[in-house]
Amino acid sequence: MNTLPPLPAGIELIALTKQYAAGSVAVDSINLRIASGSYCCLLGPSGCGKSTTLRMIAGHETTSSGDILLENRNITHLPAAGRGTAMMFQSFALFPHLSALDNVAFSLKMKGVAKDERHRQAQDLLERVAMGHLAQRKPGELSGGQQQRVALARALITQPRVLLLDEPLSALDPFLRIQMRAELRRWQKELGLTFIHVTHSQEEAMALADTMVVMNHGRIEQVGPPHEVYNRPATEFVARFMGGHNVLDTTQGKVAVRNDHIHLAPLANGESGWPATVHDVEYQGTYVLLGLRLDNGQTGENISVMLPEASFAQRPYAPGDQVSMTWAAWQAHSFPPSPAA
Ligand SMILES: Nc1ncnc2c1ncn2[C@@H]1O[C@H](COP(=O)(O)OP(=O)(O)OP(=O)(O)O)[C@@H](O)[C@H]1O
Repeated sequence: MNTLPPLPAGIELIALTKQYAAGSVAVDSINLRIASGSYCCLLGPSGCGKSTTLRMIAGHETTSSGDILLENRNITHLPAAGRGTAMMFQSFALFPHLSALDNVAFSLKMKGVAKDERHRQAQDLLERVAMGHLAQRKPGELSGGQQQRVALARALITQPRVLLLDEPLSALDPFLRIQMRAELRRWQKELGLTFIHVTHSQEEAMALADTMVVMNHGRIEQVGPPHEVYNRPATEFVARFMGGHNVLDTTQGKVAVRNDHIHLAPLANGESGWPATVHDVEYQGTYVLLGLRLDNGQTGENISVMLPEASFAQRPYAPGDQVSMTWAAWQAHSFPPSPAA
């Protein structure tokens, strides 16, 4: 009987629901435990409820029902400033007329902390994100990546336990986005804080998350580490949304097969695979992406197949070619029955 109580979750959502006065249910009774000190990405298509969920955790949006616990403390009805969370926004929301230092020190000023002390703390944090030497610059004199670091320092000055990030990289150009995403990940590990990051990018979520939460229509479709969500999508929606999969209607029901797990051969008499016709060939660098249509009249679904550049070079295909598709049985994933069914 000497079992230890489970470690408190960084954030726990219990039957959390949001119904906006005007509309349908934006967040529909979701349950979620996010481990303390982990990087969690909330992912899903536009309108799935991820920002509403984040805003409820932040205290920027009221809940309709359910509870939010932060390290076992019920914060559901606390004001935003008293929760132990801090938010970093898409546009960074820095004050343009204030220096980086004053932007970072701003919330301490609001709390009445003396100028010397708040500047000391703000300078410390700016040093920590390698921005100490630019403390006197205004946001307009900083690059997108530098502004992101100032925004991070500003969020950290309230000493949050949980940092909430709402599409923090979407304002950056693609090159900087990849660089800053690596920085976010490094900071999260260094600080040991719980990060909850909302994104609509599967790639971003896979690169960053310890835990991915895929949402659809206000509900959670799947929670798990990226490799599990990608390799064992729990629902047809997840398989399609994550991309890189084909959903095929087999005699055993619907299965998901990764597009790099499908093998092609020229169609020959007696072939045992699925016959299909190539309609599209796209060169992508390290691989070639083929678009196929099934010849058995099934669904009219487009199938994508990814071939390594070298195998394509050995056996090229062109639009109009008839091929036979095969895959190993163990690489076809059926979907567990949905709990609602
Ligand atoms: N203030 C509001 N009043 C009424 N309905 C709202 C409000 N904010 C969001 N919604 C609705 O709630 C649902 C979820 O919106 P939410 O912003 O949480 O989605 P999201 O997944 O973050 O989308 P996006 O990626 O486009 O930001 C949508 O149907 C949206 O139209």
